Amino acid sequence: MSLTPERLDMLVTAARRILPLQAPADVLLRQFFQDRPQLGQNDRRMITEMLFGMLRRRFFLEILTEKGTVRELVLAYLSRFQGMNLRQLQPLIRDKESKWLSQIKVTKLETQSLFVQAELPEWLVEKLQISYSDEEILHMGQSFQQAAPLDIRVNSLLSKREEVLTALQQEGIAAEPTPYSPVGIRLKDKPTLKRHQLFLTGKIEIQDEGSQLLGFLLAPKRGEMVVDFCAGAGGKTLLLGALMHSRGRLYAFDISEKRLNNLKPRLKRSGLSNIHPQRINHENDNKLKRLAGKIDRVLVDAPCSGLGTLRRNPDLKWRQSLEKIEEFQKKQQSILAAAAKLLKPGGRLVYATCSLLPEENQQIVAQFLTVHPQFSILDCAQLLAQQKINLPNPPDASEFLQLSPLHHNTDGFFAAALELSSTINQP
Ligand SMILES: C[S@@+](CC[C@H](N)C(=O)[O-])C[C@H]1O[C@@H](n2cnc3c(N)ncnc32)[C@H](O)[C@@H]1O
Repeated sequence: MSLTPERLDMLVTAARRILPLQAPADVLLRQFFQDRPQLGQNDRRMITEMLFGMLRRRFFLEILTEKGTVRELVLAYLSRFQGMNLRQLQPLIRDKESKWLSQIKVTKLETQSLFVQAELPEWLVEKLQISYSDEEILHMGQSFQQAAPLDIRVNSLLSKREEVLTALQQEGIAAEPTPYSPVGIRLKDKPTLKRHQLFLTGKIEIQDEGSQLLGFLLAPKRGEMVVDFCAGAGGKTLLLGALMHSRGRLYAFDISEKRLNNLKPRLKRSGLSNIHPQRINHENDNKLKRLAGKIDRVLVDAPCSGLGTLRRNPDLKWRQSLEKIEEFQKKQQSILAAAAKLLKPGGRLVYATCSLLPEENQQIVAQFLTVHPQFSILDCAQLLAQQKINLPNPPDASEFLQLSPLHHNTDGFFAAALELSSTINQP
């Protein structure tokens, strides 16, 4: 799309509103568009892509502009990351800006410090350095600078992947099966799907392939009693319900009324009748007591820093902090312990986050196991192989599932599968 002076002005206005990050970037952007109903689809898409692109490269942009004005950040982004040369930018900019832009061309990214090259905050790089080499951190950071693909999940209760692929291809929407999830489809572009027939009839849902794999790790069977402890708006609940062929009982718990309300229209479209959403006040809510020791499989998709989703939510780099991560850790420990009480002997518990940090992942599991010796770790690669899902060998060959944009082109996810011994009763 060609950039006119009006479009550039609109982009700078949007950047002024969003970049201070007084709220999550997607919320601010939604408000920005609500205030400007005259903006067409193309302009909205251009503004969204550019602003998220700027957030993905912001540390380097701030070096280039010496923490300059928002307009300078935008111009530096267009010049360095959108491949616009001076000749293309000339009609849009002032003489002074043209001189400055030709100077910033020479600043090299490769000579910057690791946090700038990786585009990760310094505190996060320091944390990651405990577990990863600088080279690994750089590659990880670079993979988070790419935009995420648009993945959808086929609702196996209502359709088949082949049928959906054919329907999409007939409409000229380029799509291919996802490499790992048997019900996933990856779209080449980013068409608006919310008004598409396949979406309205519940045959597809938007869901990252990594998130789909967590459902296959839990692998609930038809007729079982299952709990999605932190169900949110039900991204994973709906997949679990479909894997259960809508048979048995699937409780979707969450403390957020708003998120559970967002599950309702999705549930209606899905054709599932075995899902029971219920708001709880906290993880030790009395409502949960009646289910203690009765559940076959529990998913804990724990609240976390979300740093594995930096491709989609690059603003998290400025919204997360060490203090917040400590708070998440306490919550994660407490939720995992509470969720474990629901399992029956022999039952499976999957603990998952979309975080990169061992503090929210391996360390939570290790702490849990010291207090709950009646649980043992299952090998995630083997569990997935039983579902005919074969992932490339993880770099550290652990029994956990660790997905990343770098190795799997999914969001970053961690999961541990735990089994309650079938011979010991819960204390
Ligand atoms: C990572 S999100 C879940 C996303 C959801 N599973 C999905 O696939 O769309 C974590 C969820 O945990 C919920 N949560 C936070 N504290 C909780 C608690 N004590 N008990 C249950 N859910 C909680 C949050 O409201 C949030 O919806």
